[in-house]
Amino acid sequence: MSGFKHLSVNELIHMSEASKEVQVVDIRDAASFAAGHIQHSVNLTNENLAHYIAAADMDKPLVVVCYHGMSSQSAANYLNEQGFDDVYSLDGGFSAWSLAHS
Ligand SMILES: O=S(=O)([O-])[S-]
Repeated sequence: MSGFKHLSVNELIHMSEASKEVQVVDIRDAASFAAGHIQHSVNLTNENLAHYIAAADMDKPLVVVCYHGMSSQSAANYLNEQGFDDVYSLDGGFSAWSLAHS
């Protein structure tokens, strides 16, 4: 069984409005993240991954964002295996989020 759920951009917007508890991690490269990212998201890298996991609240929803929604799925699965109970992969990734906000 897959350890994550799919989330649309609209669902993320509603989820964020409904609760301040949503955590968003962005697994794109640092330059892309610096050029633009979802408000309050954290750029998750190999360097800060262990620290992020150790410090995170694993009971809160966690949304994983990549470029187009492909690699976020394996990252979401991995983060679920690490103990996050409520993990989502953002369908369409940051490009879909940008389109919705352009
Ligand atoms: O980031 S991506 O795997 O969707 S191209």
